[in-house]
Amino acid sequence: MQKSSNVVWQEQKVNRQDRERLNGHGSVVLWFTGLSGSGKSTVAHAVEERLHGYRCRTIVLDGDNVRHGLCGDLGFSIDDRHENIRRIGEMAKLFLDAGVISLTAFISPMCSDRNRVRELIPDGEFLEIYCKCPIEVCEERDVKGLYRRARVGDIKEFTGISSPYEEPEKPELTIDTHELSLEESVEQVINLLHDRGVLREEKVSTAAGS
Ligand SMILES: Nc1ncnc2c1ncn2[C@@H]1O[C@H](COP(=O)(O)OS(=O)(=O)O)[C@@H](OP(=O)(O)O)[C@H]1O
Ligand SMILES: Nc1ncnc2c1ncn2[C@@H]1O[C@H](COP(=O)(O)OP(=O)(O)O)[C@@H](O)[C@H]1O
Repeated sequence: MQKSSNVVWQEQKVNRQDRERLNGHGSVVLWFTGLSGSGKSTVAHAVEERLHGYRCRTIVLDGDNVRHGLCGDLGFSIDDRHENIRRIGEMAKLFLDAGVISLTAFISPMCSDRNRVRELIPDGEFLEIYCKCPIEVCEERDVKGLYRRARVGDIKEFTGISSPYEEPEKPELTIDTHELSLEESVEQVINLLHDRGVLREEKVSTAAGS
């Protein structure tokens, strides 16, 4: 994997702690996973909006968008998905160092790929959030019409139909998007951030009062 030689790690003058102090909040990776149509993007963007209201520095990395640029050379074979998630993991790590709360919305169907990202990130700072939703419901939602196209064979290797999805074994949070409203789903994520000490009480009360 490491092809470049003669490279030496450059130490930083400003480190992650300095950046977090400036931001007034800790950084963390919120890793949303789930079937297409399970609600990853909807919840991630709604959480980002809430966090923005709390004056937090955030970024949403979304599968569809990243595949227009950084990962535009990748398809949907298991190998390409593996490389996709590896790149996103490295990117999430950079944002963590930048003191930013990153929210990633990728199907990331394989446990091994998600666990590899978890291992890249310091303990407790990779929070896996499973958007749980029966495939029948995702298919009924068919937000982009892709399930219909996959059923007629127009799209190959479609997650849940002709390509596997492995449920997380021990996610930090499971959001049942079939049972919960969007607001309830967002609340669960915000509570998780409080529980993990990423959001401090005074930050929230300031934001609520402003
Ligand atoms: N074959 C196939 N399988 C699954 N999804 C497909 C496929 N082809 C295109 N799309 C669209 O690409 C989005 C998933 O990209 P990801 O980068 O999240 O996939 S992965 O994590 O590498 O598995 C996914 O976005 P979401 O619906 O938001 O999940 C789809 O819109
Ligand atoms: N609790 C919920 N959380 C998220 N999305 C929900 C919820 N309930 C219904 N939905 C709907 O489900 C769809 C999810 O689509 P999307 O966010 O694009 O999924 P994904 O990013 O996983 O492909 C949206 O149309 C959204 O309005």
